[in-house]
Amino acid sequence: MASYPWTETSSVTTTTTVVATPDGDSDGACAADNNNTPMTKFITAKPPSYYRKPLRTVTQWLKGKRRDDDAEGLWRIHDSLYDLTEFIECHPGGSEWIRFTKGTDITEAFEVHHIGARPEQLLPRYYIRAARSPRNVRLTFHKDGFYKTLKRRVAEKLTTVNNQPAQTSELILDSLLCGSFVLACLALNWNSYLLAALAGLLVAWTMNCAHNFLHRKDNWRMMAFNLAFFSYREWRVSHALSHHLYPNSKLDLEISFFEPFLCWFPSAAGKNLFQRFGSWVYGPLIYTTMCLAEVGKRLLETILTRKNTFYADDAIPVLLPLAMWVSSNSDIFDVLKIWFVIVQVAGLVFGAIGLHAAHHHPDIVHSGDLIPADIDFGVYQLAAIIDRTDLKGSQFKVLVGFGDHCLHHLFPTLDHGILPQLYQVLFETCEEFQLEYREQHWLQAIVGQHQQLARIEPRVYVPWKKVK
Ligand code: HEM
Repeated sequence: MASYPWTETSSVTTTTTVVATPDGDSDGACAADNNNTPMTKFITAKPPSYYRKPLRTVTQWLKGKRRDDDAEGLWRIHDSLYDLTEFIECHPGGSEWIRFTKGTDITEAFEVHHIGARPEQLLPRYYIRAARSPRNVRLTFHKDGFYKTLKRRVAEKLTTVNNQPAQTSELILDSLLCGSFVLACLALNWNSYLLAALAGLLVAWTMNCAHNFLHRKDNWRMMAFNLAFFSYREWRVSHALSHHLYPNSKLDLEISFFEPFLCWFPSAAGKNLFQRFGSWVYGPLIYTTMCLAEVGKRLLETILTRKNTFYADDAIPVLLPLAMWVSSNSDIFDVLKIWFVIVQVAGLVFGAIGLHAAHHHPDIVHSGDLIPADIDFGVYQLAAIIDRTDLKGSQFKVLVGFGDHCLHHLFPTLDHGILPQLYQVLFETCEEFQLEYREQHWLQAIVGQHQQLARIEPRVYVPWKKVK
């Protein structure tokens, strides 16, 4: 069995450890468990700077990360600093990934977005010097740790996998995209709110499916994500770099965007009774406003900062009403009315699917819960995710429902169609490291998400399997 710092630990006295936690300390480090494993409440040494801002945007997040990571205006990977300025335009994954992250620690981003050896071989060309301070993020990538071991095995497995399902993913996205336009036009021509709602459903599925493509090198299909006012460019930061790399932590914009309306962190100070239980009722209203809130927030940011956050591809949402208008004799008011319904339903479906996909349940780690201080990146992902059993086995369901979530977090650049072929490697590696891979049904996910909204008691997460 591979050596792993915690595999020999069989249990942790949960309540005692939590009570012993010094609340309000800057880094959340606290008493060790009864086996002297140092535990922590947070995956970062410093509380994220951006968190103090009322308007939490991707610009603020990157600004805060620049300040907290202390990468001296360069790019940090592990304990080294690199100057990637000349590499920005040559990066095979697209220039924006590198441009956006200047001045930050890109260790997690670098590790998860590359499975082969080539990127690591290129690094020495851009090396400047060793970093002066320790990393702010505590997640580790030990050579023989869980994530690096799994990644080596996945790289090997990828040489023999069947790539045909990746083409099926493209076909599914293309069909959903066409279907959205056809249904939207029919809804207008027949003045049918039912068809408009169905078009909204297809728009949400199209966006979910387009998410499969935004994690990769630049490609046109990722732009389908912009169909209802979302932005693939913003999501590459808020989702790919923030949520994916630091799920359920204070660095996860997909949590902080929703505060103070929906609060998943287990903290009595962070939410009152109304937020804990009222959110069960008003939560769906929040999802419904998601699309328009997204564009509203960016407009507000542009006005307040006087810095434009819009690009040409932000005009993509207009294509849908334009097609509806061109295909009918309706006046513009009727077009806008049906379009509004489509966008609202798309927001509702997108939110309902996304927020129940895999991350919110009392058994899932959220910032404030106790985790081992020296936690491997992959182990942390297992802690922050419970996969959905009901989405397994259907490529369509996986694509529209954010299925196979754990493997997707571990290897986001791989097509969702390929992921099922990697389960054997994942299970074997989990077994070897005595780690628990968890699954639940949709009903447990829905109930669990609401329980998590109400939860205020921190818990202790033990990543290894219980030893009987
Ligand atoms: C913020 C950090 C980075 C991110 C988010 C990132 C993201 C990506 C993405 C999304 C791809 C395309 C993967 C695909 O479609 O399969 C890619 C490919 C690639 N990246 Fe990066 N990248 C980062 C930094 C770097 C750095 C620092 C290097 C090397 C100096 C590098 C070298 C490469 C190479 C060589 C490829 C081609 C595919 C491969 O050989 O693995 N990247 N990257």
